[in-house]
Amino acid sequence: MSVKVRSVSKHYGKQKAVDSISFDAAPGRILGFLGPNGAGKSTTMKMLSSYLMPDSGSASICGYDTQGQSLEVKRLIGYLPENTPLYLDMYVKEFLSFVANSYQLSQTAKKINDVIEQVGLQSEQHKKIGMLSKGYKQRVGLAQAIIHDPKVLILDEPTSGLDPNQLLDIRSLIKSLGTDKTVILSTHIMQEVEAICDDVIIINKGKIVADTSIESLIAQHGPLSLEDIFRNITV
Ligand SMILES: Nc1ncnc2c1ncn2[C@@H]1O[C@H](COP(=O)(O)OP(=O)(O)OP(=O)(O)O)[C@@H](O)[C@H]1O
Repeated sequence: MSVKVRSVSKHYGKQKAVDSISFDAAPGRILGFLGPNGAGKSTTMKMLSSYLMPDSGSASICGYDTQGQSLEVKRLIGYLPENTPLYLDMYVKEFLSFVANSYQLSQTAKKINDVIEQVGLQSEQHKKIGMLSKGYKQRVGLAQAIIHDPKVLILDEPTSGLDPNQLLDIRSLIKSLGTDKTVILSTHIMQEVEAICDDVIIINKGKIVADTSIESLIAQHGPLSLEDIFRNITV
């Protein structure tokens, strides 16, 4: 298992955001992280990425502890936050070069060109990030998440804001990345879960209420659609 989470909890003041959750994620599988608004998905993803420390419990990425070994963790993961903090005044290539240098990558020019092609940014590559549409900004966010070829990808609503064509492109990119990496993605789109995820975790009010493969979730709930299963589990 490349991602191990054990009894992790997080409060913001009196607000309990994540309540003693435990789960694993394995390489070569795409894990869909679902839950209603405010369920604790982004908070969990921030903790997995070492951007936020749990109040209690532990999480590790490829054996490295997210609290004690955050530098190693940040090298091993690619993280696309919900609202990607991009430098709007930078040009696309300038920003990707900045990210590549922060990882001390070699052959940066080739890696930047490769990642621009992978996420479909060729037509926008000479623009300033601030001038890009929402969908293309999202692609820049994805590019910075994968440029260092991380073993684990944590994607917080990676397809939000994409038009239907872009959505299909990015889903197939995520699917192909998921063949050898561990991918954890959050989404509110059930079609997306059925299209690309192998496993699913449903979180509600900070607690895990389902942790299984897509096939067994559907098999357990008979003829219900994923939307109906989600509604039944999270009311
Ligand atoms: N920085 C913060 N300060 C205070 N409370 C916060 C903060 N961030 C999140 N919360 C609260 O923690 C809970 C979980 O939030 P979180 O963003 O993790 O949910 P989510 O499942 O990602 O929701 P969404 O689907 O709307 O993105 C919510 O009640 C939210 O209001």
